[in-house]
Amino acid sequence: MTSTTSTPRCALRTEGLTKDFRGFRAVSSVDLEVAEGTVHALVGPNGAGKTTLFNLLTGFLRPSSGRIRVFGDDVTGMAPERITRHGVARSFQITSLFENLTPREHVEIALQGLTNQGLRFWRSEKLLGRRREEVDRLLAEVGLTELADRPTGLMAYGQKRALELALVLAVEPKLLLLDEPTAGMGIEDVDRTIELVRRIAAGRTVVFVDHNMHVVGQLADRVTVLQQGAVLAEGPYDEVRADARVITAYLGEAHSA
Ligand SMILES: Nc1ncnc2c1ncn2[C@@H]1O[C@H](COP(=O)(O)OP(=O)(O)OP(=O)(O)O)[C@@H](O)[C@H]1O
Repeated sequence: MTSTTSTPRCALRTEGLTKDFRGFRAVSSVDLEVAEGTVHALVGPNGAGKTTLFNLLTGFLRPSSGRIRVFGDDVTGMAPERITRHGVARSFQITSLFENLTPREHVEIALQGLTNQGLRFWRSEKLLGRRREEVDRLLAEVGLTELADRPTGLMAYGQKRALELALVLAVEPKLLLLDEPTAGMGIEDVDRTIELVRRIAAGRTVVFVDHNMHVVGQLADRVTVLQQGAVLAEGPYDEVRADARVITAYLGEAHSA
């Protein structure tokens, strides 16, 4: 058998991406390249522009200038639902679950929202069976099979965050954007989440923001460091964390804290 090496496709590319808020430049001419199938971390001191960049990538904000391409398609200026159709899904920092509903019900609602089957769906036993399998598969993927039928309000924080990942996976994303997947977690949940993200990253491309450098080191193939809206450094974790400019940026933050 002959093996061929081909350059991986670019899942995400930004060119000169810029966002101004009434004269304040929150994201400044960012060129980002994320190869398909990789895990890419966005880090930087508070206020560096990470959330604004996520909002631009997912259509929650319109760029002031620059372009965004997803798997080669130009999605600049598209609304969030249109960007979703290009295979992009996003998780949020804040949990937004219904305490009285079970994980199964959450996933069912997420899946139903994706189709226009409405009531017709309930009349078809075959579709219903297929839907049940899909719900079970998503809950198993995030390790919530055992808790599928208990009220979400009774679950631990880390389990709620895992359920949110299942809801993100329901849209069958090719590019996942995770906003601080380990925020507010204790060490055990952080380690479980690292494993979970690693699992769900298989066959997908993941871009995530996290302040926890242990998480970044464990998960990221490449890291982009932002400072004052601009890219300060980019590369593999070990290179980036040894970069004198990055150390200075973080020391500066520690000083002002
Ligand atoms: N809607 C807005 N209007 C004006 N300024 C904004 C707006 N949103 C963000 N900013 C400013 O843009 C800068 C970048 O903010 P952003 O939230 O993107 O940073 P961040 O890197 O995500 O920070 P953190 O790590 O604290 O979440 C900050 O100075 C912030 O005050």
